[in-house]
Amino acid sequence: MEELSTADPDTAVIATRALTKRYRGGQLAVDGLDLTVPAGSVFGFLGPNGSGKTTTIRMLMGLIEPTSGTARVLGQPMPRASRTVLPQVGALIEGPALYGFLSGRDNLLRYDAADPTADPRTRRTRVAAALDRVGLTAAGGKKAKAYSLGMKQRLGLAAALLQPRRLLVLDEPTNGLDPQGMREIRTLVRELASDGTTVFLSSHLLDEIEQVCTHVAVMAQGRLITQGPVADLAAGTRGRLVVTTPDTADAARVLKEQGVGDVVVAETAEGAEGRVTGEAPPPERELAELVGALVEAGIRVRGFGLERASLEDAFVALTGEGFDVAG
Ligand SMILES: Nc1ncnc2c1ncn2[C@@H]1O[C@H](COP(=O)(O)OP(=O)(O)OP(=O)(O)O)[C@@H](O)[C@H]1O
Repeated sequence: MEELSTADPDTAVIATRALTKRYRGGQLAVDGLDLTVPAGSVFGFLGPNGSGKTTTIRMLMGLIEPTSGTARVLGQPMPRASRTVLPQVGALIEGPALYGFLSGRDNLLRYDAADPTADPRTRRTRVAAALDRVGLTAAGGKKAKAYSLGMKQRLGLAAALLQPRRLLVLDEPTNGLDPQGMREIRTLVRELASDGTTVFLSSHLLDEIEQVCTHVAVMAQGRLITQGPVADLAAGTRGRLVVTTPDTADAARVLKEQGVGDVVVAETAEGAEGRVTGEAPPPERELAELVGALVEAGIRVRGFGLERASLEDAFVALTGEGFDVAG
C-alpha cells in the first residue's frame, strides 16, 4: 500500500490497525485495513460497490465485531467503548429511519425524545435549530412521506445533528439523489466541516469525493489501496500533456522525437483541429523547449498545456483497473 502522508494515528479521529472482517459465509469483506482519519478532515472513503466500505463503517460504529484487528474512534477502542463514543458521533447509515406519517419536525422530536441525555425542556429549540441547519424549516410541518429523497437525507442529517458531534459518519449520503439533492448534501457537508466537525463519508463517486473531501482512502476488494490528502493523490499521478493542432501526425512524431512517452492522437476529420496527448514530461523539463520544437517543425500549435490528473486517473494508475461503479 502506498501511504501519501503520515497522519498521526494517536491524534486521529478514526484509526484502525489490521482491521479485518470475514463473514460467516467465508467472504473476506475487509482485509487488514490501516485507516487514519485526521481531526478536522472531510474524509472520503472511496471504493466500488462491494469493496468493503459499509462493513468497515459497521465495525467503526460497533454494530459488528471485527474478525481481527482493532478500531479506535475518538481515541477509544470500538466496539468496547461504544457507550462513551457513540453519543459524540452522528451517523447516517443506509438511509434514515423515518416515520412517513409524521412531519419532519415530529420525526426529530421523537428522535430527540429517544435520547436519554437530551433535556426535554430545550427539545423544541434543538429541533428547530437542526431543521434550520439542513434548510428544512419551511418544510418542517410536512409529512416525511411527502419529502423528496434529498429532503429525507437532510432530515436524517438533522437527526444526527441534534447534539453537537465531533464526528459525522455518512454512508453513501448522496446515493439515489438527483444532482440538486447531491449539491445540497455537498454544501451541507462543507458547512459542517467548516464548523470543525470531522466528516467521514463513503462514496463510490469519484468526482463527489474530489469536490468535497480534503482526504481520501481508496478501497478495492476489501483492501486499502492508498490514503492521504486528495491533492497529493491526484498530484502523485502525473497529468497529460495536451497539444491542440490540425497537424496531429507531425506533432505526434515531434513529441516522440523529444522523448515524450505514450503519445496518442485523437482522430479528427480532415483539416479539423485535433488533439495529441502524451505523458507529462518530468518537472525539470522546460515545457517551452517542447513548444519550441513543435513550432520549429512547422506545426501549427493552437493549444499546449498540462491537464491535471483526476482522482480517476490516480485510481486507474494505482489499481490498473477502471473505476467500475456498476452493481
Ligand atoms: N452480512 C454479510 N454476510 C456475508 N457477506 C457480506 C455481508 N455483508 C456484506 N458482505 C460481502 O462483503 C463484501 C463487502 O461488502 P460491503 O457492503 O462492505 O461493500 P461496500 O463497499 O459497502 O459496497 P456497497 O456500496 O455495495 O454497500 C461484499 O462482497 C459483500 O457481498
